[in-house]
Amino acid sequence: MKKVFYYLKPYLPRMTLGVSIKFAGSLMDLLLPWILSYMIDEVVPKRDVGLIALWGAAMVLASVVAVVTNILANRMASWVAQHTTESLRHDLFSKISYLSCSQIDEYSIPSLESRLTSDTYNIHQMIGMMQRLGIRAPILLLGGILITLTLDPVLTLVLVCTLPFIGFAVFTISRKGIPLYVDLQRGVDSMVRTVRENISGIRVIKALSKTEYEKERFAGVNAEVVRREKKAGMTMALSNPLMNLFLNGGLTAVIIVGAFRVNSGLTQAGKIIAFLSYFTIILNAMMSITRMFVMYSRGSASAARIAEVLDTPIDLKVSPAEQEKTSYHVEFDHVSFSYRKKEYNVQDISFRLKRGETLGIIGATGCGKSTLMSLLMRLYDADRGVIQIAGRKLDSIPTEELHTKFGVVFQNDVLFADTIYENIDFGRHLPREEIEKAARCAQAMEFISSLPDGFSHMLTPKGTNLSGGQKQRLLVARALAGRPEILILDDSSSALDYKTDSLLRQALRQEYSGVTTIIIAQRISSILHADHILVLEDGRELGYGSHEDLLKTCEIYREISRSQMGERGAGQTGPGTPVEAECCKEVS
Ligand SMILES: Nc1ncnc2c1ncn2[C@@H]1O[C@H](COP(=O)(O)OP(=O)(O)OP(=O)(O)O)[C@@H](O)[C@H]1O
Repeated sequence: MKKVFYYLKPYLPRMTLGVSIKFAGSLMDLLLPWILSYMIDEVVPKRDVGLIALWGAAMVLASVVAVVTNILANRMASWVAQHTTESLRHDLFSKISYLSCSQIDEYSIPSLESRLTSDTYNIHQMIGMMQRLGIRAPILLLGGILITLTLDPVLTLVLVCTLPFIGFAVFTISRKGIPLYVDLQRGVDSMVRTVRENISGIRVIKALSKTEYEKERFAGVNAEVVRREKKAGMTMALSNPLMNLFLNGGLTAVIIVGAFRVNSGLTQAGKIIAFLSYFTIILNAMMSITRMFVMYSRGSASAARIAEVLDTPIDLKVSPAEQEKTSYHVEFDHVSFSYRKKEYNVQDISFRLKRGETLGIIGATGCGKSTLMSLLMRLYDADRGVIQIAGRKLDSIPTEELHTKFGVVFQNDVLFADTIYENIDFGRHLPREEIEKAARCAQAMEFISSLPDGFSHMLTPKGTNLSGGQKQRLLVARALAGRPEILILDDSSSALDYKTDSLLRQALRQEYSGVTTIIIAQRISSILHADHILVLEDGRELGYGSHEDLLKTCEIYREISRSQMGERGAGQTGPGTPVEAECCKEVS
């Protein structure tokens, strides 16, 4: 909660003003039954029309003031709640964007999402409610009891006797109900996750005729949410009827005892009527206080979840170090890394690339190719070994500087619902010539020019109105447009035909010759001409060298080569199949 108070601080003056207005409004609400009782018992018997009109006007005035101040205070409360939550959400979002990948893995993306959405929403509700009821409810409760005491202490005793029953009922129900609501929230999270998976995977679900299976899966989580909702609802549904029972019981007791007291001349009818109003006010105040407790416990649980993220220390620290003199641009020196700090996912990897050289990485699925690139971009810190860029250890390069060095196309990278131009520019305000050059080199120009609105063509979210190959070309263009020092293409030519793939590599060599390039590929033809090729298996280096070297020294590489390019591919540099022969001609 400390964190929430910190974010409330700038709005304290407005909050204080709002709460003071609320205070005045609540006093007016308390005053009304008292004026009514005074009128009935003291003013009406005098039969003075002028006096009756005067007190009537006072009642109208008090009602108007109560309504206006309440509206005003509620609006101020919601303004404060909105702005506090806005800055909290803003800071939480920027903190999440600075978390390292291992910290994100630890929290999990759905959990971070719900902290950013439902948890901040709970804080919003809590701050709003605390301002609306935090002062009003106690004033109505205590003020109501005090006024009734001055009106008739015996009747107040009847009223006060019912309060512990009400308090006990509300407390017990809430104590049972709150955990059920927390449980319900978890169920909703899981339902949202299923819906998200479903919507984003709608094409594959349709293509594989999995619609019925997914419908059943959704029905399962949906039914679970309904079950939890029912359980929570059934428990909380006891609350209002029980309240009414106690309220009506209390009112009956007040009327019976009051009738006896009026008959014996110990009290007056107006006071009984006022009592009935105060009784309802006090009871409502009790219920509001309970609701506040429920909201407070939800809000404080959410505040703790948000504070946990906000207080997470930055784990990828920058420690300045001397730059080593070296002729290499990218160096991996005996690098090992494990995601879960158990078994290594990559082990003892070493290679060196000069500026402008190309490294191809090949290996089976899950052998650690992308992991090596994550380490190079310092998305994770290596557990052992050293990675250097131009003689500087990665942890000595400030993150903002480090990330400007890379142009990268990840697997399943995304395009946004914006124009083609903006998708390539990516908010970097690059010169138009750079964007066009990158699009040309990425072999995207042909299809862009065939569109009626060219670069201004709007993409749908995730670029679903483009083909797989067109998307990959735009992603490569985006990676190139920033003129990176190091270009990483992680399986980014899988949707390109052989010819386009070879034209892309040719253009890269001609137009971006100084860029050190790392190509992760499943196709030998994509890395055939790389200066170095790293063959990986289970996170370990199986071979390293040029295509020709590896054909001689690495059995696995020879096998992959033979299976993809035929006998000729395994025995010589030239391609095996006619298509590959064609593409190799172009790139040679
Ligand atoms: N965030 C992560 N948390 C835990 N384990 C991970 C994570 N990312 C990858 N792994 C594991 O690390 C290993 C290497 O994964 P990596 O993505 O580097 O493989 P890859 O060679 O790029 O595979 P592919 O060719 O399928 O893309 C795999 O066993 C994978 O399950």
